[in-house]
Amino acid sequence: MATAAREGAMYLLLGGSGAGKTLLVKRLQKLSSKDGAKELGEPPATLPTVGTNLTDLSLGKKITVRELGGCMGPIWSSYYSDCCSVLYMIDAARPTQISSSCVQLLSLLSAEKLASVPVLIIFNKIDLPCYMSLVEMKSLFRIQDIITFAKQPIAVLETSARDGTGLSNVLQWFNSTLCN
Ligand SMILES: Nc1nc2c(ncn2[C@@H]2O[C@H](COP(=O)(O)OP(=O)(O)OP(=O)(O)O)[C@@H](O)[C@H]2O)c(=O)[nH]1
Ligand SMILES: [Mg+2]
Repeated sequence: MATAAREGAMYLLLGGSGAGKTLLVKRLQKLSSKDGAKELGEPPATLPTVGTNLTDLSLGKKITVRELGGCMGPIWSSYYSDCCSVLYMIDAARPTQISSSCVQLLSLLSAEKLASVPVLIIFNKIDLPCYMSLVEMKSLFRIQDIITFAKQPIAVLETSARDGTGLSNVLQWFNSTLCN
């Protein structure tokens, strides 16, 4: 799908509905803002993203994060040619979504257009109690096999976009993968 030319590298942010993508970009925008907000404060309200949501971040150089709403899953691939890196978000508090998230992730990893882009897998909502541990979730996901057999360089992080845990690691990942 054609997109208007923008300054800065384009990062795609994907993941199932309600995984926390919109809250993540709002938090990252606040953390990387000029006044360098140290206190995140209460999480701002979010609405389900219908379509796409573009957010610019200044991390040394300007980058743009394009969130595609979970409900856009069937047409995510229309945006693959336009990005230099992918973030894939998983709701770590909803084990019932493991199989659908895994299928979606494998599908994007096997896409020709994404064959050489760095991928960051984020397990979000680690602040919430869950009947399954993250270790069990990752094992069910077969995350180690996915990393071993994928063509792309893959990093995995755990976050809470709600309380801010792990967000500095996400910013570090952006800095380490700054595309031209
Ligand atoms: N407890 C908790 N809630 C979170 C976290 N991240 C997001 N949420 C909440 O989860 C709900 C959905 O968050 P969104 O950011 O809108 O989810 P999304 O992935 O953008 O969803 P779509 O746009 O529909 O694909 C909101 O109520 C958020 O406040 C988190 O880390 N912990
Ligand atoms: Mg959203």
